Amino acid sequence: MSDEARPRRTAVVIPAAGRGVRLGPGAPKALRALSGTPMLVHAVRAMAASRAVSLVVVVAPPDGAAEVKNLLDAHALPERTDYRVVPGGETRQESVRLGLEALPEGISTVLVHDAARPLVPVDTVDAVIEAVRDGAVAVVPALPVADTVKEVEPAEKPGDPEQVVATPVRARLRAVQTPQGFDHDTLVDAHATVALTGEGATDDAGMVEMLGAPVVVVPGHEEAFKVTRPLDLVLAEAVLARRRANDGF
Ligand SMILES: Nc1ccn([C@@H]2O[C@H](COP(=O)(O)OP(=O)(O)OP(=O)(O)O)[C@@H](O)[C@H]2O)c(=O)n1
Ligand SMILES: C[C@](O)(CO)[C@H](O)COP(=O)(O)O
Repeated sequence: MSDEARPRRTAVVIPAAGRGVRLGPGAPKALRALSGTPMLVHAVRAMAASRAVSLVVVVAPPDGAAEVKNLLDAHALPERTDYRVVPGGETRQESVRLGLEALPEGISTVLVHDAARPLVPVDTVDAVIEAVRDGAVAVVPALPVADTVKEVEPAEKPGDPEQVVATPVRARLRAVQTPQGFDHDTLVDAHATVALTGEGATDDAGMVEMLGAPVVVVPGHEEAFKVTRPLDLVLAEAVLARRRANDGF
């Protein structure tokens, strides 16, 4: 079969192994409920809403893979989407790498999506996939930054004030979200290279940047925000209430 005739299979890795320390005490963040449904189930449904996605790999808390598998089995997910669950690691980067290792042969496009961004609309997911299929090796959805951002010199000792060292030009800054989309081999290569150097990045595109490969930006969405602190739960419930109200008309 020629490369052009080969089916272009798209899989999603969902890192969901974090504790959610910034959210405060309770169950691991991905398992906390939003409108009665675990955040992770919202995130899996958001990915499976794209008709291009054929496989979702969920990376569960290291000792929670069986619980997460039972949870997903108990919730309705589109039949066309296969899913598997693997145990995660100590860091997000390690969890994503373990998810990549669980992918079968034949995947050409991989998305990486935080379980902590449960409400991303399907149009954003599809825009990322389309940009990869159009030839980009790495794609991030992003929004302009609303606040002025300062770079600071960390305090020398606790209690000392931080000093501002620079004010980057805001018009050039973007806050990046997930899902981030990649050519499969490029992302696997980036993770392997970064693991060898011992360096890290706070997102997957950052690792591709370390390879020197180009990263393309597509418009993000305000509903793709990350549930990080307690107030984000209030916002997530409000977004879901607005969606229910809109569905009612
Ligand atoms: N060891 C880890 C740490 C994080 N994540 C996942 O990476 C995503 C983004 O991370 P973040 O929002 O920082 O989640 P937590 O690490 O859980 O949050 P915190 O830093 O507040 O503990 C989340 O879906 C989280 O579950 C992961 O799979 N494995
Ligand atoms: C990947 C990410 O969501 C992009 O904004 C972000 O970098 C994750 O950071 P976190 O501190 O692990 O939540």
